[in-house]
Amino acid sequence: MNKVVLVTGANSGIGLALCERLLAQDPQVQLCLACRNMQRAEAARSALLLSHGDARIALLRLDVGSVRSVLKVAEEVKLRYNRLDYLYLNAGIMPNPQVDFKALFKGLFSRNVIHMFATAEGLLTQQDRVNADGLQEVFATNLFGHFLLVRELEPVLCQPGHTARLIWTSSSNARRSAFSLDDIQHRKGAEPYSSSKYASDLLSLALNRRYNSQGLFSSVICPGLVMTNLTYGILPSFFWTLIMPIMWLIRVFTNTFTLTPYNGAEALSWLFLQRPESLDPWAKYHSLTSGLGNNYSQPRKMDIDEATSEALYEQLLELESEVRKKMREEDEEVHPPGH
Ligand SMILES: NC(=O)C1=CN([C@@H]2O[C@H](COP(=O)(O)OP(=O)(O)OC[C@H]3O[C@@H](n4cnc5c(N)ncnc54)[C@H](OP(=O)(O)O)[C@@H]3O)[C@@H](O)[C@H]2O)C=CC1
Ligand SMILES: CC(C)=CCC[C@@H](C)[C@H]1CC[C@H]2C3=C(CC[C@]12C)[C@@]1(C)CCC(=O)[C@@H](C)[C@@H]1CC3
Repeated sequence: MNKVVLVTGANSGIGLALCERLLAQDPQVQLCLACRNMQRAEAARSALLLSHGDARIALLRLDVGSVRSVLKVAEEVKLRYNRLDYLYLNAGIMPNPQVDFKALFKGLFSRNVIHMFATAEGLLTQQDRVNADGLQEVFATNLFGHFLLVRELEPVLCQPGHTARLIWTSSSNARRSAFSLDDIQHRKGAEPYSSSKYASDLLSLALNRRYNSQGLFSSVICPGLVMTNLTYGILPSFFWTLIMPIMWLIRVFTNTFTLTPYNGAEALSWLFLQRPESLDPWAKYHSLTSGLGNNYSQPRKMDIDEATSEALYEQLLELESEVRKKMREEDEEVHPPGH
């Protein structure tokens, strides 16, 4: 049976590299690229068809940061497919990043230098904003939209006698200290990216608890440091050109500098081949690249706990019913009942 795979944020970077790798592993796979920018999505499909002429690749317009778009796309998926085997929750943003250069230079001469380069801990802040749904944009895009998508796609993911997979692109920048149950959207802090990625680690655990008995399994990966639109957006392009040789040099000393999207997609494509029952719900699967350029995946225990994960899940369910109510009210304003 051909596997049906939906990838969010598939038009560039790690998502696009994943699609290439999936087609190379299994040319029969049915890919569905769920993207916000359709021009880039078309370009991605053409690029994939160049190397895999017979591939089955569908496109869907999805702005995962918009509640309406998620609900609409989920309806479309349920119409098109009666079963979904893999849902890669990969789309992500880090808006207006600022590098703390003082911390960077201090870190360069400390014993923590490798850890700093692997996680960017203490190096990056971002400026978030409230989106049209009244949600924090980073939270809405990196976490909540994906949560809603999973909830909406439950009928095609959870089917008797069938296993399905959720695979989250998290990050080693996910940090407990950036996340708070009192502020899951990170309205007050300056590290929304780190908070949203930590929340995805917690959410994956909670999803496993709720859905494993229905044949749905969730895993989390970290792609390492990959040069993509997201990373290039952190500093001006001339800076990257200048430090690229240093980046390749650092790679000799740390296996987390995967650098290319192909390498970064290692854990995502490795998970595609694993039996879900063999995976550890407490582990984050890291894409790693050795100094000689060999790729491998490695599980590392996440700094998460069940109580926080369950409490987050409950809050997400509450928020879900609030946004659904708001959507219904908005719809009724446009089309009042009885008219
Ligand atoms: N690069 C790195 O070093 C690391 C990346 N990651 C994670 O990897 C994932 C992929 O990022 P990466 O490939 O690096 O960066 P890219 O910017 O290349 O890819 C991000 C993808 O997400 C899409 N996207 C962003 N916002 C939305 C939205 N609202 N709706 C739908 N799609 C959206 C983008 O589409 P569009 O073209 O419309 O912008 C793009 O396809 C992210 O979750 C990121 O956090 C994690 C750790 C390290
Ligand atoms: C090499 C020199 C001298 C400077 C580059 C410094 C930073 C710009 C760079 C160091 C660690 C990087 C990093 C990320 C972005 C760029 C850095 C801050 C990420 C935050 C990108 C997104 C992620 O999710 C993380 C896993 C990355 C961690 C490391």
